[in-house]
Amino acid sequence: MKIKICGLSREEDITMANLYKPHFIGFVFYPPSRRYVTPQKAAELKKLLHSGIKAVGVFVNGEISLIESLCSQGIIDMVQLHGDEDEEYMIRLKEVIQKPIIKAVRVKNAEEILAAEALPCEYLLLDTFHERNYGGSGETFDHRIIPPIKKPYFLAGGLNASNIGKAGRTCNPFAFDVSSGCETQGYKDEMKFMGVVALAKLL
Ligand SMILES: O=C(O)c1ccccc1NCC(=O)[C@H](O)[C@H](O)COP(=O)(O)O
Repeated sequence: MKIKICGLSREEDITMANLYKPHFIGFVFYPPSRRYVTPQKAAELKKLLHSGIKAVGVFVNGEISLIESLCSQGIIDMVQLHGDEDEEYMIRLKEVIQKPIIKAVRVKNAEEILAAEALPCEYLLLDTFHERNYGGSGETFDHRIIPPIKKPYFLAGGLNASNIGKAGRTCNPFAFDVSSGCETQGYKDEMKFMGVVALAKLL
């Protein structure tokens, strides 16, 4: 199974990624997040990242011009829309970038997932719905409500080395997405990072 580790913000985090090689890493370009990285910091980190690992830029209702600029400079390889972006926004974005788009759905019910499948994006990302924040909450949702869908999806929300096995068996995602589950006191933790990446690759 593929795995994305989200919320990398320090040189040490990139060293872990280069050692344990998740398939994707995420840079969060959402200033209120404690995992926020500036475009300049992301550019520095991307230069250190192994070329085989895809960097995903995570945005919440972000300026299309910023996303376009990060894509054209090669700072990000994929775009994750984690806010309230609608079809019209995504069509405008697709007119200016050629990179794959992941649309996050903060899951409330099966109908919303089915509706999101029709959006102009290559992947969905199913995450826990939370009233007070957009993502990275460390909380899980009930994977049994995910309906059969054709579009490949990342499964997110409170995943860690002790629950990805069961999660993978329940809903068979394209990839896992983990952030809080490989952190200790708010920072990426090498042992947890290594454990969750190694386990995902075995599944
Ligand atoms: O990580 C954040 O701080 C964040 C903030 C705002 C929007 C999205 C954010 N993260 C997106 C991700 O892809 C996370 O990995 C995903 O929400 C799962 O996080 P966690 O439950 O902590 O594993």
